Amino acid sequence: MTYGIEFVPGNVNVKQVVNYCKLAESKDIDYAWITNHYNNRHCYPVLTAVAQATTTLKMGPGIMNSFTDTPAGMASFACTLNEISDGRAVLGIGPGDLSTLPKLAIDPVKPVARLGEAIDQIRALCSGAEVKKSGLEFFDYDGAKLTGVTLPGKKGIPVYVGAQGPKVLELAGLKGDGALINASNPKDFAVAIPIIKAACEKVGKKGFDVGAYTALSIDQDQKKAEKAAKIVAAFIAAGSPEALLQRHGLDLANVAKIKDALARFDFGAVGGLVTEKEIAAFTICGTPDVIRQKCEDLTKAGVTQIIFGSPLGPDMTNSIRLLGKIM
Ligand SMILES: C[C@H](OP(=O)(O)OC[C@@H](O)[C@@H](O)[C@@H](O)Cn1c2nc(=O)[nH]c(=O)c-2cc2ccc(O)cc21)C(=O)N[C@@H](CCC(=O)N[C@@H](CCC(=O)O)C(=O)O)C(=O)O
Repeated sequence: MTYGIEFVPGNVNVKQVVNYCKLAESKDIDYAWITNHYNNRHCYPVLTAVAQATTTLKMGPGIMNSFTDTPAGMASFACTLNEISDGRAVLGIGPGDLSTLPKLAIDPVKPVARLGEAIDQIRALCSGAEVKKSGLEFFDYDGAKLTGVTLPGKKGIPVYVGAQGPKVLELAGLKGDGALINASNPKDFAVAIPIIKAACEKVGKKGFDVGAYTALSIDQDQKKAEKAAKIVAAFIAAGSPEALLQRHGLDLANVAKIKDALARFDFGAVGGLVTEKEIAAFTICGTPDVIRQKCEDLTKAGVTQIIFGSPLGPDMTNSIRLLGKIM
């Protein structure tokens, strides 16, 4: 099992992310994933700062997308980060947040097909090839080639696909080295992993890294951990399709109330509406012993990398220290 940690450079600034990553590295956490949202600090400079302050931690966007950046831009960034970090760069890329992109006047047409082309072009550019026209729909480059950056060589840059839907999960198996699946509950991996496995078998792929991109809250006090997890569980529940809510046996009427309270920014009401069921469905939350058990359950479900995702807990430094003891 490998472990990762996620930071959202909106609620923490660059200096804090760097300090948390240094602490995570000292606790033998393997990967740092930095989220990418247009309204937050950009993940690229944050990752550069992390690379310059660490020596063993691998790091990358968790996740970028091919609507707000281009394959050439992502390839150039990934190779530059790889150069700065002496070979520790990874690249998390996904279909993009379909609810946010229209705010940027981007019509997220055919996100899956676009993502597939982007991954192919990124890999071709990172290999040093001159990428010629081949009749692609979105990124039909015409003689593009990376010439002014150190290329990663045979190893390439590991590409992790952020995926939840079945088509993107399949794409991850076909074209990715790993997946970052926004889920914390073994029930979701029981659905996702067979799709990925079938795709890997189709292309004869071995050693695929199944990442559980969890929402985690750890504290010595169970109640304090649950309190910190509630708002994240609420947002995930509110944004989840009905089928997913039913998979976890959630009360649809209660989730609708949570959604309304979030829309009114009535976070007090949200706290009263979120039950243990929403917390169990969408987060791993509790004392170190509880978290250890939840990680064992995810391992049994076939997960190979557990990413400790936001909020981490009421106190992030304390959380990282506690996580260092349970791995
Ligand atoms: C596109 C969408 O894929 P999805 O896997 O469900 O995507 C949901 C999220 O993963 C996506 O919004 C991510 O960008 C969210 N996300 C982040 N989003 C961000 O904006 N920033 C982040 O930092 C971020 C991190 C992150 C980490 C892990 C993770 O799993 C997701 C993360 C979907 O609807 N897929 C379906 C249907 C796709 C489909 O049919 N679409 C096309 C047709 C097919 C085609 O595209 O060619 C269409 O709409 O016309 C499917 O996979 O089956």
